[in-house]
Amino acid sequence: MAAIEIRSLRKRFGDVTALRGIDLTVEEGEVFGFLGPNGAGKSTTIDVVLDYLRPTDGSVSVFGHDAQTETKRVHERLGVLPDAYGLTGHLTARQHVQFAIDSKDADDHPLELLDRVGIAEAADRNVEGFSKGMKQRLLLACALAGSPDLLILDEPSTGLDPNGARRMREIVREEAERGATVFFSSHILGQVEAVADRVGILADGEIVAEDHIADLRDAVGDAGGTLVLTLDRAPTESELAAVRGVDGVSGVDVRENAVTVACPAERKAAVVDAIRGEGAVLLDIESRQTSLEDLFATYTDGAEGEVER
Ligand SMILES: Nc1ncnc2c1ncn2[C@@H]1O[C@H](COP(=O)(O)OP(=O)(O)OP(=O)(O)O)[C@@H](O)[C@H]1O
Repeated sequence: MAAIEIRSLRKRFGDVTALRGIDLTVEEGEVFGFLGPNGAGKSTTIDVVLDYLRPTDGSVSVFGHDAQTETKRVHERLGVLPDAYGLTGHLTARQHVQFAIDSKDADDHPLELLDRVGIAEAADRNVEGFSKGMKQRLLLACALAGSPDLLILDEPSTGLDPNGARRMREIVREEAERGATVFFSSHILGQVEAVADRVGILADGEIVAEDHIADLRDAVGDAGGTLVLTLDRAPTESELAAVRGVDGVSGVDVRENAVTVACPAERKAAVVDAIRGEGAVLLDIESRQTSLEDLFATYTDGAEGEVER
């Protein structure tokens, strides 16, 4: 059974159409990265899944339960890190986590959850003095209470320092390993690439891509990326001719001692052999893949800002 099934989901806010009939399936047990530029409709989608917002049209189910009519059953299985803080300044971190534990009828220890997110030493401080990153860590600890079957994390890396962001990724993987499904939105592409099994890309209220990252790479016609070879001197014509002659090479660019070659991944070794065969001495070999950032730009076509109409 799918963890989340979204069908023909539309959402209008007055004359603004935030979602234009999206379909999306998140399978049980996967880590799904939900990507899109500002204003694409990520938070709106999440808010409909959580029944914080009602759709204009379409349906959402979570583990087979309708998100609008079986909200309680859905929420019993969820851990949520919202995009806006729902913290109360005069309560301590421990009290917040205890509240989350109680609301799930769970028996976790607050300190253990706070330790997991790296703020155990601040357990008894009021959250009004917390930094942005500490609040984000606390919200994650609350989301983890009761070992939910589905974690929904809206922009989880907001405000986190590099260590916090790494911890967040580790926790996502740990949760997936115990069998949880993780659905998280982000525009920090490196975060998504490092941790997601599949991604969905939303632009202007429409899903423009939904796939494994490797398959998205293939789909934009770049199965291999590029190879940058650094020689001990500028390449000779015969060396360049040998590289151009390798099957699959689609482009060769020379900048002083560096030769950049566009070719499929499985032809990279042949390119290295070819240039060495002509007597070149290689000081460095760098293999680059299309990054998720490149893919994102391809699919969203630089889309930015508010949805019109
Ligand atoms: N309550 C609302 N009233 C009117 N328009 C809204 C409302 N909530 C969202 N929108 C509009 O819907 C569109 C999608 O917004 P949403 O917050 O879902 O995008 P997002 O992908 O989460 O963006 P971001 O990455 O900036 O958080 C935007 O055009 C936004 O202005």
